[in-house]
Amino acid sequence: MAPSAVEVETPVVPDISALKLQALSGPYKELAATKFDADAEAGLKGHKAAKHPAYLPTWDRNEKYAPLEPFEHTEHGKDADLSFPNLLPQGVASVVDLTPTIGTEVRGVQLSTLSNAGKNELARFVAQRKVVAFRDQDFAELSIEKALEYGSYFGRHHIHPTSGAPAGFPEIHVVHRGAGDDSVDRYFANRTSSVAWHSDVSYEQQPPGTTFLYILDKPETGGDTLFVDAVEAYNRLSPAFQQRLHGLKATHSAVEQANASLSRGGIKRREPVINEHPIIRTHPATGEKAIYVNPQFTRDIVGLKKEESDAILKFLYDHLGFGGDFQARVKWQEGTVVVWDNRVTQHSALVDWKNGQRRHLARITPQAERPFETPFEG
Ligand SMILES: O=C(O)CCC(=O)C(=O)O
Ligand SMILES: [Fe+2]
Repeated sequence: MAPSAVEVETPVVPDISALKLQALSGPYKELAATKFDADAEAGLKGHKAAKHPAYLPTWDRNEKYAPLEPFEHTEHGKDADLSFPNLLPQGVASVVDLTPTIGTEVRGVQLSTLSNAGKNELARFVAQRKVVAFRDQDFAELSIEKALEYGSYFGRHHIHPTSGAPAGFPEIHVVHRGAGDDSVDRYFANRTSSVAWHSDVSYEQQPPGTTFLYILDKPETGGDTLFVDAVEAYNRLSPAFQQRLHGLKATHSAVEQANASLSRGGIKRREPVINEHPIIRTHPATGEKAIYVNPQFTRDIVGLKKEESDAILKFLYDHLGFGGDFQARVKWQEGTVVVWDNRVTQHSALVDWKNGQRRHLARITPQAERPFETPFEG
């Protein structure tokens, strides 16, 4: 199916004020200079300095990586104590569910101090609750090296093919927009909405699992992140339709994201890949089944004719996107770390804050197993 918005996984335009122009050359440099100089100018003049300058995004055109190799993923969520004594100690942790099936807010525990037993519980708790917002964390104050060391427990770090990264740390995916410029208004010049549901980099052979996103600087209000529970979305389908989806695979493509990046003067760190994944995947720790197609990266259902594939994918995207009764909305606060399980959720940023305010986040994206399915159970 033609993607609903092909350009990027996260609606982020390279911010040339932070981009290292000297790293660019030839027509690329000219494009960057002509296309983005006005933004750079505004960014420099119009806004307070970044709170976390070490995390400002850079795009190094010379950085190139070989195709990703398969690796053996260890699912730590399988080893967790299901009463979560290390992650959520009684009388210490405050745990509030945002909705019945998806989303929990936790206070009173510091993620950075968790033992390995606590990290196993974190992987499992997040798989069960789909997305968890941990408040008052010190994550953004750790060195980038420490944050990456922490994240590496959960899987091999993914290096994004196109997104901005802090200089020297391609494993960090940076979300940064709106520092004193008009990029929020500009975003809506040719769009009616910023909602762009996706599961991160689902085109990889081993897409991410337990994923961390932490706030560095936030607008006064707005810029919340939406999440949808792809397990509950599966459970809501009739047994007959569930059964029809089992056994089907869909293609997921990185090609459009890479092309869109190049066309706006961005980078391509790796050659884009296309992979096939089951439409219904099983979570390795919980055994839950989830719908695993998304409008950003899924292209077609293998073995079906185009109209058939388009109709089923459109139904599934609408089902996920309009399912307000299995979605959660996370409001960022200073110190919030949001952890989600990318295998059983989709999410969307919202670009709805007041023009000119900075929104700055960092993502740590450990890859997980190759998606697999288990038989329909009725
Ligand atoms: O900016 C956000 O709220 C989410 C961005 C996003 O899609 C991501 O970091 O994976
Ligand atoms: Fe994302």
